[in-house]
Amino acid sequence: MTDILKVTGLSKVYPGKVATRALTDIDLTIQKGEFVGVMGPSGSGKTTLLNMVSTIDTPSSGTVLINGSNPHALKKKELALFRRRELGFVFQDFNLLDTLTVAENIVLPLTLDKQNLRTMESKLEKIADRLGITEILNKRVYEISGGQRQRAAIARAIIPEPSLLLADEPTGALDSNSSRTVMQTMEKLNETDGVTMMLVTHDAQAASYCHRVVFIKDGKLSGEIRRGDSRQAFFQKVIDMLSYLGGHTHELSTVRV
Ligand SMILES: Nc1ncnc2c1ncn2[C@@H]1O[C@H](COP(=O)(O)OP(=O)(O)OP(=O)(O)O)[C@@H](O)[C@H]1O
Repeated sequence: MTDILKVTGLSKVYPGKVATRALTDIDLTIQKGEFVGVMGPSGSGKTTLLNMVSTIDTPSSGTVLINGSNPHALKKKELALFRRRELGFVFQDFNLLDTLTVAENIVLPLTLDKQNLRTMESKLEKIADRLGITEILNKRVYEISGGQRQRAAIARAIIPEPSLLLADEPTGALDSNSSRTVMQTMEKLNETDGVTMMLVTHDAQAASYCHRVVFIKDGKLSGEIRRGDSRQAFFQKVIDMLSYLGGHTHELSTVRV
């Protein structure tokens, strides 16, 4: 088994008048082909962990290895290239360029990498088919729905074939039907193409598509649950774990499977 992500003894203290200890001694390994969710109450340290893994911010101690390399040891220029090659990002608010077409948005990372037109077109065709967005490739972003935008954003994130796809609340801005479509798409990408994924979410329904979910509370790992055959049963386990850990009820997704 190849470790795509290996986080060891990771801690983060935000300095300030009163220093905030946001993460304490986190160990987390994600293997190739895994789909892992990260959940926890508000302020528990999820975003901090994601920021350390995505190299947006640096750890106070501990290490992050992505595909065997420590991105935090790289120089600025190497780091930019490393992020482009190894990591894909999906955000709550899509981060697409409104004035471009869906196709133009998706191939943007390849354009930056100066790939030739034929390669770009064949990759685009394959990925659009996977994500069910072939029909809307020539539309502009403002002409399509939220769910379609998020699928376009996922396509853009995975077209360079990153080692790890990092998704930060990808269903946060979507209604329940679009959320379901987006999560089914992610599940299919994981199963069919073996895309390795880490999903940070408050949404128990979204988390129920993962193979396993790790929980953070007060900056520490406080448990992990694995999905069996039934997603419905896993959804319930996720809800139970969240209520056990505490937090505000509005953070729990009470709806639908
Ligand atoms: N830049 C920062 N400077 C100082 N403290 C911070 C900073 N970012 C986060 N924190 C603190 O670190 C802790 C963890 O925050 P973090 O944003 O990682 O939590 P979270 O689990 O992502 O929360 P949410 O679910 O609300 O997004 C909190 O106490 C927060 O106030």
